[in-house]
Amino acid sequence: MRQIIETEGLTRVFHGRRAVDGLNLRVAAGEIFGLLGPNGAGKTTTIHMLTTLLAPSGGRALVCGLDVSRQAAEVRRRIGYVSQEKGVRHLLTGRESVEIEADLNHVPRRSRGQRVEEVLDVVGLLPDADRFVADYSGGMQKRLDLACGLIQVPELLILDEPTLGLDVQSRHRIWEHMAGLRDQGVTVLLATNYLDEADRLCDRIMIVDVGREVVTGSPAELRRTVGTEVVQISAAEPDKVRAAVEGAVPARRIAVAGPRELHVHLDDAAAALPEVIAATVRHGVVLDGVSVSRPTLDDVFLLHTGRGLRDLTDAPAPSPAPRSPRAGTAAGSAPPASHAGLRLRLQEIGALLRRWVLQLGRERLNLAFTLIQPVIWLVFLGGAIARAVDPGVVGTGDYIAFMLPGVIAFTIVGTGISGAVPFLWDKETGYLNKLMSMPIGRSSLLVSRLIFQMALGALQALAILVVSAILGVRVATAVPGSLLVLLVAGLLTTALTALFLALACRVPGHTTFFAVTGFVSLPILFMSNAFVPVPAMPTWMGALARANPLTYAIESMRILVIEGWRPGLAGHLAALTAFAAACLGLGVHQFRRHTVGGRE
Ligand SMILES: Nc1ncnc2c1ncn2[C@@H]1O[C@H](COP(=O)(O)OP(=O)(O)OP(=O)(O)O)[C@@H](O)[C@H]1O
Repeated sequence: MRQIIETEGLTRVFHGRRAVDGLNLRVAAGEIFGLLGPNGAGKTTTIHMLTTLLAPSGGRALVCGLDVSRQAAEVRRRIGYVSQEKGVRHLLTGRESVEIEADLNHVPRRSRGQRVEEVLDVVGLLPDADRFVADYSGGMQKRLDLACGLIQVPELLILDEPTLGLDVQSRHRIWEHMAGLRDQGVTVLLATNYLDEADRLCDRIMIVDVGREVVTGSPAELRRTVGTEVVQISAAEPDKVRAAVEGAVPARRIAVAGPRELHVHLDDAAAALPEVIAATVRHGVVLDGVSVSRPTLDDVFLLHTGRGLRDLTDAPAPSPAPRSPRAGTAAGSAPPASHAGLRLRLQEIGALLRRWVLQLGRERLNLAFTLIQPVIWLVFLGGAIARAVDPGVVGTGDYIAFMLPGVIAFTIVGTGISGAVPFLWDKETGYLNKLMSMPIGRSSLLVSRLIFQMALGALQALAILVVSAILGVRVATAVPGSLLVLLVAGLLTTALTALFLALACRVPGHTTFFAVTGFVSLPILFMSNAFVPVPAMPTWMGALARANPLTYAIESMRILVIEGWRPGLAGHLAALTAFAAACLGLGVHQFRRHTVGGRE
């Protein structure tokens, strides 16, 4: 039998503590294999290693015959993964979410619509497909995550507690679907702490505890390790029942358990039940009642660990240790060199851009304030300060024209900061992990975000140029110069987004991110020539402004707006380009480190 998962001594250590400790897992093609264990047993950590999200600290793992450490990108192409975490899709509809997921999984465009309908139907969300995810209940969001995970039919489907928090009806529907997948030849690895789920669905189960294997086998085999099953018979004359049953069934033991109760111990009570009843009928015994009791998986866990699985699982979960949001293997996903590879990368970038654009379109208030704020600066502050400003100092009688590049820069610093925020949310909610387990290029994640931000920055600059034109500002370099202003704005946005993304990779959470950005954003602006020209500043401030890359972006826009084409422009543009290249380098480095480099 071909093995789809094979691990040898698989181990993961977190801060000196073994979360997974020498696991030897064998999952054969076409089986539903359950990983059953209490909270903190190491199920998710095992899954993270198998899905290439986490580098093993020891041992090795083969998935579909591929080494998870050395062939991570290829492994990701062969598996489907439904994680425990919910994706952040509040501003999308259910259907849009699944469509985007389909594109990220390279589902061909021609079959996408049908596939999306199918998976929404499986999880029972078809009637709600066009509602916003924000309006879904917790269980519906969970089902949506499941639909996203089922979008492609992979060789191996890995599900981490897929029915957690779902109602009975939804759970049964999902179990049926999983059984159907097995019939199609899909291998399923299912982590669960629901005993009934493991019992009903899995061909084989490994019970794990504190990172180690407790016991492995089919549910029936595991129950047999506990002992026999029991047919409990209630009748007025138990001795007569005993005489009837003796010899009729292969009982291991028959015991009178009370004045009206007889226990028949068998290996397979359900199979023997008809014969037990037939034998009593033949002997003319009247039965009050018959029931079968089987050892549960909880009994199995109890036998092997001395503790009840149910007690541990039902107890409130210990507060989870802060997880390293992402720790990958050394093998990244090098973009395929072929033409087909490029097409896939473009499909991914298109899907991610669609996500950003849909979300922005629905955050209208945010969009409106982003555009209103610079107008306030231009109209009120520009208009008021203009009267108090010496035209000899600012080099023009039109202070609004002078302020225009500063207002663009001001807006873009905010855009650069907010550009890193979706990455932070994805990181904190675990959706980044989900993205990382898909066969998408790491570069697509970064490139799509930077393209989106560049376009957003240029659009904001365009809006500011339009408002200033209404206020009477005439750009000295006319349309070509205005286009160059938009390009400078786009480049600056990309640079700042990359810089703040690098910061987002480094900080432990959004609180630190906002504390740092709140601290640096205003000094960056005021230590530049945004509102006062460098020659008019005190010497120390002028030195700081000259070291501030924002100054070069503002100066190049100011030359284009006020002075016209002049040779100094090239130097400022070169300085801005060098700054952008450095920020991109830093952003790519930190992003790769965060998403590719293994860490504890
Ligand atoms: N990134 C991390 N950093 C530190 N400790 C971690 C990290 N990830 C997991 N752990 C620890 O490893 C142990 C196993 O956790 P894991 O999430 O694998 O358990 P689990 O069996 O999936 O639990 P649950 O059923 O609650 O999901 C726990 O003690 C957990 O606190």
